[in-house]
Amino acid sequence: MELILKYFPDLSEDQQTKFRKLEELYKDWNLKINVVSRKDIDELYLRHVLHSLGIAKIQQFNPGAKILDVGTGGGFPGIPLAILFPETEFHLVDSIGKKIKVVEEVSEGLQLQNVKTTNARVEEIKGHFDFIVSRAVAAMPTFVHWTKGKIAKKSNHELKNGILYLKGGDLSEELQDYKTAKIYNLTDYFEEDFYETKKVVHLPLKYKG
Ligand SMILES: C[S@@+](CC[C@H](N)C(=O)[O-])C[C@H]1O[C@@H](n2cnc3c(N)ncnc32)[C@H](O)[C@@H]1O
Repeated sequence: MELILKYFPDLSEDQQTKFRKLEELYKDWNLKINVVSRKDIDELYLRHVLHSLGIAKIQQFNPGAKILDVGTGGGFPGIPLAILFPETEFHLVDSIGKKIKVVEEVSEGLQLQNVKTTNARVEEIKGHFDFIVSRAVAAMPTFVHWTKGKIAKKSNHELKNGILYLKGGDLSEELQDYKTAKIYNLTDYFEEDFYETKKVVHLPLKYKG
């Protein structure tokens, strides 16, 4: 938890309580369902919470903005971001029912009023979002195919509406068709090592109505 405060020192008491409670909730759930890999649970704050919050170093979400987390799994990056931005709406989606069940329980346990969950493939999700966030779900061409019709037209953020994707490795081939993509390195914002996933890709997407 100290790790989170090191990079986000302005957290309210309520936000700090919620971040602290995450550990207990995920540890409990992990005894029943393996939502976070066994070796990762000991490093929950580094590998999952702080890592998810890396997106917030690239873009702060406005009150009232709508964010879709595609393939949220156990709730990453959506849950940590929803704690950090309590006035922003987060819609967390995963195609595996038992994962969404965990996310629902964690969200209820933290009394997050700004989180909605859906057990579905993202292709079935209707609506428009300011940003689509994700980590470790699909290669960019597939991901763009799934999400490009789901971006809201109006943008009042610093970055243009689109995808914010936590990724790792050499992205040159994966991003070769996306000239407007910009890569941000988490090592520019954090001293800690995020293993293989050290980048956030911002890909602006045009509204397709
Ligand atoms: C490797 S896990 C990553 C989970 C989480 N984002 C994280 O980083 O901890 C990938 C997740 O994407 C989900 N997924 C894959 N394709 C999907 C789709 N088309 N729609 C919704 N979820 C999908 C899977 O069910 C799985 O939970």
